[in-house]
Amino acid sequence: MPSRLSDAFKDHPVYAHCKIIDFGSVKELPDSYVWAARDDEATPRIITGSSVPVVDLRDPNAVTLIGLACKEWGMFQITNHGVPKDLMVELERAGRGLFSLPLQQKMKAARKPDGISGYGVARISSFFRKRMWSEGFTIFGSPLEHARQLWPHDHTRFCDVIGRYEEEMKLLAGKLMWLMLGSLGISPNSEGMGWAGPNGDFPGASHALQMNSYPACPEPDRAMGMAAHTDSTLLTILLQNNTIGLQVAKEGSAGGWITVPTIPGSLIVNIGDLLHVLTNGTYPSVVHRAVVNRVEHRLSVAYLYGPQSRTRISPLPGLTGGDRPALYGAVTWREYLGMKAEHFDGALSMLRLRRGASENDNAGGIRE
Ligand SMILES: O=C(O)CCC(=O)C(=O)O
Ligand SMILES: [Fe+2]
Repeated sequence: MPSRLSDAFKDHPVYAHCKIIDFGSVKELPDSYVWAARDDEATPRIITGSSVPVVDLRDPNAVTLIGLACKEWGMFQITNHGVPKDLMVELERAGRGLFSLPLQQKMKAARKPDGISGYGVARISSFFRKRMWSEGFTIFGSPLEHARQLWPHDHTRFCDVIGRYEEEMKLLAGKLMWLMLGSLGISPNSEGMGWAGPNGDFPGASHALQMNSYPACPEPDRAMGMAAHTDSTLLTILLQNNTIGLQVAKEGSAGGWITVPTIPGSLIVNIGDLLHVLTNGTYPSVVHRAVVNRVEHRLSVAYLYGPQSRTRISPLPGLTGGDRPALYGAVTWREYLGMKAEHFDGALSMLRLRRGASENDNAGGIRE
């Protein structure tokens, strides 16, 4: 695992004001966790009756369905994806075991302020005045060192599950890349896809695993699990336990937040900013957030997939030209993570070659 990806965070530490509390001991929502209005002005409503598409990967029309979902939603759920059910259950159990440790124990594996791996608040926390009702554990490279600190006598099972899950995810992510790109007529032989390697299996692709825990919350309607953001990835594959919480922003006249339902055994796929750039905006990276509830402890595990650290991502020649010039400049994942860590949701518009109206230019501000 090239360590340079983590260098992107060295200049942008997550500050001490983002310390984690012992959620189990809190009976009333502290002021610092109260979001004045959980909904922001741009997409204030919760919409029902429409939801992110579900695609059965064994469906002969999967490529077409995925293409439509990517264009319209930037997100879809998949079934029959080939990841063993048992492994998903084991991963959830491993996450539950980790987050149920006492806070002092979890803090032994705390992420350093300028680090990438370990236990701590969501990285985006430093862009918001209010705190989020969540805790996370990020795995980049081997989890061994942190796992030893968490479970001095019994860390092998955790590391084994993580290793097996990452193997499955790597295969699935490569397959999804070609299903998504295939729908746009892009194949391993297409110009600009040399970085996918001679076998099209994306050798050296980088990834991280982000485990998120959202404890039951005394006042869920005034709290926020994870604030609205887009992922900095090519794509993200999310496993959620049987508790809803993920919401996706839908634009247009029927705009608002849509809750993504739970389907046992399914996985959620969302477009990240780098795939947005690669497809010249044809597949938009999707704004999403996570809300919390009063009764259930929600867990999610995001597999964050990106290119090799040296690969420069830019709009594919096959998707540009004529009346659709390249809209974005070239960027490596490491460079983009640095831009995102500094400018948050202004990062994508900073990459834009011709500033249009579709991205907001509100770079780097502090939010509610
Ligand atoms: O927990 C969720 O549903 C969302 C997590 C997420 O968006 C992330 O880890 O980037
Ligand atoms: Fe996300």
